[in-house]
Order: sequence, then structure tokens, then C-alpha cells
Amino acid sequence: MIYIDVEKKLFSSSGEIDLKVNVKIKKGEFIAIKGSSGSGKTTLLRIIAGLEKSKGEIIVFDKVWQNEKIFLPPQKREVGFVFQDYALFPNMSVLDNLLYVNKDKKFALKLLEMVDLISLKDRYPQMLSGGQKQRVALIRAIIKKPKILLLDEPFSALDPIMREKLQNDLILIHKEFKLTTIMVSHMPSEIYKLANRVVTIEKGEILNISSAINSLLGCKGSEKFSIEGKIIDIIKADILNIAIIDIGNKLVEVVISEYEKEQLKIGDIVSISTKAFNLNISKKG
Ligand SMILES: Nc1ncnc2c1ncn2[C@@H]1O[C@H](COP(=O)(O)OP(=O)(O)OP(=O)(O)O)[C@@H](O)[C@H]1O
Repeated sequence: MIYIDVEKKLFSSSGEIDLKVNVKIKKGEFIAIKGSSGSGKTTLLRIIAGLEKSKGEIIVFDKVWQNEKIFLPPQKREVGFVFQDYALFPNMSVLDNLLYVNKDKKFALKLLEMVDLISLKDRYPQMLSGGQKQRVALIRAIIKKPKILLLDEPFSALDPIMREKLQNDLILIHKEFKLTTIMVSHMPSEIYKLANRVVTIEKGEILNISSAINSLLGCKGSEKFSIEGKIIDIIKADILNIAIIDIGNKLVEVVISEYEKEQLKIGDIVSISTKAFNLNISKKG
């Protein structure tokens, strides 16, 4: 079991917030952390990695990483960390980037096979695409055989196809090595695919911890369909008022009443749902 019970004062643009997190994580779990910008998600990962000091304790499989007397430095914490920007050594080939961390060449080659990069093992980072670099960064974090894998929005800079490829690689890797993983992500589809449990943090505090389904899907029993989005415009077309709603990487148009038009404004996060109609779902193409 991993026990994380930490506190730190953060100075955000909107004032001071207390980051206060108390969570228990089982070995092999895949935890997603979500929450609005500035809520303290990255700082929490940095505290776990030992890159930032905080009050409180972190105990990982009976080993104290920090408490009031002990503070293990990052290199003694056995974490693998992947950020949005791949920090590979530019003067080393892909294989050497891996061997620098762990000399086990057989394991390095196995990981390269798993993420389809074996044919690029002698290339230097500047000759790789963003997605390829990020796959190297991922397996470089794993080759250490860390106790905890920390991922900070690791795929958000990638295009949707490459992102999906990396998510699938990560599922494969998580299945094979059962690494306890904590991933910060904003993307509901990514969280849904990968995580067992979701921790929602707002202004430094845990709002709730629940399964991915409960955390992400807002459909109540009485509704046939429910989706969340952000209003980006409200327009008039003939006599109709139409709200244009961003639901991720798509826009939808919803006809709204005069009353709804008065209540809603651009920037509102809204839930669109229906109880009365049967929805038809048909395959395209
Ligand atoms: N060492 C620190 N001491 C005090 N405040 C900090 C420290 N590190 C970060 N902060 C502040 O804490 C707030 C939370 O930052 P953090 O990067 O953890 O948020 P986040 O939830 O990851 O946001 P985003 O989703 O935008 O990446 C920010 O306003 C930041 O300026």
C-alpha cells in the first residue's frame, strides 16, 4: 500500500491555497488526477517525486519516503516521471538513453519492441517525431522498474492518433508490469480508458475519489443521454437561439429557449441531456 498524506501552501495567481492531499493507493492501481488549472496537480506529483518539499508523510510499500524526520531525495525514491515535454539526452541514441538508466539491454530491447521502436534504436532524439520521443521517454521511465510511475499530462502535446497509440502502449505496459501509476490528465477519454480510480482536486483539496465511470459520466438514471461541454457562442438563426457547445474536440449546436438564453452565457460549463427522446446511433461510413 502507498500512503500519501501531504500539505503545502501554494501561491497561485488568485491567492494562497492549501494543497492538502490524503490518499491510499494499492499496488498496481492506475490513478488519474483531474481538476482545474492551478489546483495543485503537478505540485502533488513533484512532492511525491521529492522534487518539492512539503509537510506530512509518504510511505511506499512500508518504506518511508518522507515524514517529519526523513526526506529521501528524488534519486532514492524509485519513481519514473514523464512530463509533457520529453527530456531525452540529445547526444545519445534511443538505446543509449535507455541504457543510461538501466544497463539491462535485454529489457531495453523488450521495451523497444513493445512500443514499436526497435527499428529506431540507433537514432538520436532530434531524428524522432514528437510521439516517438514521448514513447522513448515513457519506456525510459519504466526501465528503472520504479515503485511509482508518475505521468504529468504525458500525451497532451500529441495529435489524436499518436495519443491513442501511446495510450494503447501504456495499457499494454501497465498490464505487463503492473506498475502503480499516477497520471495527471484533463482528457476524459484518456482517463476512462486508463484509470481504475479518479482523484478530483480543486483548489488544493480532494473533491472526491471514485471510479472512472462515476467520476466522468454524468448520466443520471432518469436521463437517456447526457454530455458535458462549454458554451463558446450563442447565436440567433431565424427565430431560433442556438448555443454552440464545445464537447471536447467537437462542436455541437443546441437550440435553446428564450429563458435559457437569458440564464446562459459564453464560458458556462453545461450539461446537455435528454429524457424524452430515443436517440438513434448509427455507424458512419
Ligand atoms: N513550490 C511552490 N510554492 C508555492 N506555490 C507553488 C509552488 N509550485 C507551484 N505553485 C503554485 O501553485 C499553483 C498550482 O500549480 P500546479 O502546477 O500544481 O497546478 P496544476 O493543477 O498542475 O495546474 P495545470 O493544470 O494548469 O497544470 C500555481 O498557481 C503555482 O503557481
